[in-house]
Amino acid sequence: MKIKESELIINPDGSIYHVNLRPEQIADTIITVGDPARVERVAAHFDKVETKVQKREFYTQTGTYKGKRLTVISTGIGTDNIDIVINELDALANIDLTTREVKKDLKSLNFVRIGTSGSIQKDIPVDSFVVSEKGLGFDGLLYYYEAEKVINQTYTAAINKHLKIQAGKATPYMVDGSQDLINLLSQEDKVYKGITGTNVGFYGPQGRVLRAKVSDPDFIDQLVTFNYEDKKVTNLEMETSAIFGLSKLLGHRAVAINAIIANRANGNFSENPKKAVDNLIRYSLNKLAQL
Ligand SMILES: O=P(O)(O)O[C@H]1O[C@H](CO)[C@@H](O)[C@H]1O
Ligand SMILES: O=c1cc[nH]c(=O)[nH]1
Repeated sequence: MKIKESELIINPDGSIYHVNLRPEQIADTIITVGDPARVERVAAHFDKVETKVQKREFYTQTGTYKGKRLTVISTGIGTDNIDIVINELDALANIDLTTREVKKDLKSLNFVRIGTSGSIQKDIPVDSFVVSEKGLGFDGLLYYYEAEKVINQTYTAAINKHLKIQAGKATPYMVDGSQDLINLLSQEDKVYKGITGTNVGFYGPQGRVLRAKVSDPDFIDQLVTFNYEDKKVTNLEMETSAIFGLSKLLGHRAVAINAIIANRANGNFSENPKKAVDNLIRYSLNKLAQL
């Protein structure tokens, strides 16, 4: 069935609407970062770069690292941007943009988020790395899709039993990351693993109070004490749950690895977040070269 022009929007140069890329410009393994400046810092390690495209907050470079073809794209902040990036990259891989029809043979991409995050557990210090085994979404994005099957219903029930979510807020959901990618990125002892909370904001939604008071001052404490099958909520950021959810829904694999730049339990912030992120980039690229 032909997808209408209003739904699948193609630019005059044959690229897809927001990310401005053509199908041949993306690799099968795609690194997502929030900050467009981080794209340069990832691609600086590439052996060669074949594509550089920017539109809005979506900056992409495709090249090779140790011979492995990789794409790195910035998503900007938040799960609303993830909806755009994952859907458009999936369309580049799995929809024929000329006939506007879904291809018969579908491709499975690897999505790897290399991000920054705040730890909520005392024993996960700043400058460490956390691999997300599950994304805990406070964003509600996934409820706009037929996503019951990709949601981890057992963990979702457990977290909703544990938290006291007020009426009017989206029901939290959990989605698993891809086990083979989790294993690849967490081979070393220095890497922590856990459940990553994805919040709809940096301040109130993550329990930060500057001047505006929050509606549930107890929220972070509730998250800290969640423990199910020995798994805890380790860290908070703003994209992982949607990346995991949409990837799973569309048949892709996904993982997230974050540099911890803030420790909310101890109240401290990394003295050198740039160095922490650069270490994370180097570590992650070397693991991805093995894929
Ligand atoms: O550093 P990035 O990848 O943007 O990730 C984190 O930083 C931003 C907030 O400062 C949010 O996007 C959050 O997820
Ligand atoms: O605490 C933090 C740090 C980085 N990014 C977030 O979303 N939260």
